Amino acid sequence: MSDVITSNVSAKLDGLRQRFREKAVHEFEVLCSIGQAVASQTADCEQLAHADHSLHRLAGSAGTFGFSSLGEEARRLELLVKPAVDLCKTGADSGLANLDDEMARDFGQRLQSLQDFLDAGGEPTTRVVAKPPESASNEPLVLVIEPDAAQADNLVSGLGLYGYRVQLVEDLQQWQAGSAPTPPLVIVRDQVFLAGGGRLNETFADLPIVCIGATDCYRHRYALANEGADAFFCEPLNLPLFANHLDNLLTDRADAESGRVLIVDDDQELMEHYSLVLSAGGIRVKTVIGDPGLLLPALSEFRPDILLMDLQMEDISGMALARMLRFEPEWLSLPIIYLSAESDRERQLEALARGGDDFLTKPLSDSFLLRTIRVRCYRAKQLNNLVSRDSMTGLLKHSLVKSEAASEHARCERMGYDSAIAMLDLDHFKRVNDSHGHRAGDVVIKGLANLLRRRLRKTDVIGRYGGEEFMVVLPDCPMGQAELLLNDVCKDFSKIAFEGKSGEFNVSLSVGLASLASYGHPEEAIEAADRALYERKRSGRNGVTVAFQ
Ligand SMILES: Nc1nc2c(ncn2[C@@H]2O[C@H](COP(=O)(O)OP(=O)(O)OP(=O)(O)O)[C@@H](O)[C@H]2O)c(=O)[nH]1
Repeated sequence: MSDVITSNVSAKLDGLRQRFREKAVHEFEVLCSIGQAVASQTADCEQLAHADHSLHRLAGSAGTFGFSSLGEEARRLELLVKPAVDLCKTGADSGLANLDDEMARDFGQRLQSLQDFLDAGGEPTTRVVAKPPESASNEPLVLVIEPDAAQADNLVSGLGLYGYRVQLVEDLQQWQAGSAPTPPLVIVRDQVFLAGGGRLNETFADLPIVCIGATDCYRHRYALANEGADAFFCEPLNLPLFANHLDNLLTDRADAESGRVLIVDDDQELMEHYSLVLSAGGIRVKTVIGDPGLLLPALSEFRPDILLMDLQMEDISGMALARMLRFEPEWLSLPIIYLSAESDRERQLEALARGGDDFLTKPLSDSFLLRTIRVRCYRAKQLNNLVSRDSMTGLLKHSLVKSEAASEHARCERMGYDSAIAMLDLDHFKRVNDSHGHRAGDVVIKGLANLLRRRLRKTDVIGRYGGEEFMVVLPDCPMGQAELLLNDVCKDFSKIAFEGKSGEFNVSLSVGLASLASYGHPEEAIEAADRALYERKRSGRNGVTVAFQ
């Protein structure tokens, strides 16, 4: 990964810093006149409240734009004026009664001097770590480091069946000589890994490294783990289990690097800054500014992993918004993180007691923001997966895949395109269990789930409908194209060799396919796909039958 974000994002961040500067200059003119009034003991409650609000915002935002000293001074002045503002709230004519002459003069002069901090220039901004561009393909590129040509051929063809593209090299030097993109996962012969003495870890920092080898004992496994390997598989490889493990490693990594965040703030520049930084780091971001009435529709449409919300936005309280969201059962478990310049632990705790889950105190560095949000999104996804995903396959559960089918049906009507819906069922699966054992049967089910994940697009929906039955929804996909694709899936699946009690075996797959747009109701399309599946089973299994209306 690179430590430099793209020049395009960098230029946009510089533009935001410039906008912050310009706004701050305007703000200082107002603060300067309030400073004069404070120094001469003539400031009223309205002016003090304005100064408090303004200083609070500067304290929270200046650091983000590279003016930490300005932010720190604003924070100190905010703490000085706060008691006076609180006194005003009790109805006192002027909160200045709380400041003695000398303090008032000092406070007034310091307000007038804020511009000096801006003129000092600020510190150079640090830039976040960018995420390498994602491959449009759903077939991950796996780097295999294998000096033995015959073993290498076996791996390439075996992994190819599961939809992995393999880049093969004999040793690390050969890879470094090439100019290929960095793969998301490395498979390496154990002896090559150990001989490299940690060089692989340095070269592929953060990437999962999976070792394969013929020796299996405690000392060997310990040595591999000690050098930083993430997994070890002993030969002969059980390919379905191996592919399943690779898939889990990749899904875990993808979960850790992606996420969806909805940001609610009233500071345009700050929000744009966060949004740019998070997007550059691979997080998908949506923002809501100005009208909090847009929050609920934005949540329903965007379905974020976490909500990042300012604690106080003009006259809108983030705490009240959080409580309001919790009225809806749908948003009860949505993690809400307050983003605030509030450093008082008591007030933070009060906010957490009112519907929030955590606090990020402004200002915060770009890399801290990105790292925290990544970890938070990852945790939120893991919890969400527990609820919505089938634990054996990681695919959507029955009710969720059905509701996705219904949403896609509605989209077909809105957008005027056709989408495919298919029911998939393993053939003679009872026999598989009876002959090879239930555990081998489970490996077959996971094998199909992995193959589907690899072969279908990221936008396709895959669910485990029942025991050995699956449902897939292929958005914006004409019937002919869907039939070709699913026929390929059937062919590849039937070639996979599984291992059971009675030796190697293959399993075939039957598919019933229907067009979502051709039916008035999603349930009718599901029934049609089901009938087509039944027809396929009757007429010989192992392939695809398209439903006729
Ligand atoms: N190993 C394993 N077996 C399962 C699981 N869920 C369902 N099954 C088995 O899948 C088998 C399905 O059998 P049937 O519905 O008779 O169908 P089939 O033998 O696949 O025959 P056809 O569908 O007609 O080709 C049953 O024996 C179930 O016990 C699971 O999670 N793991």
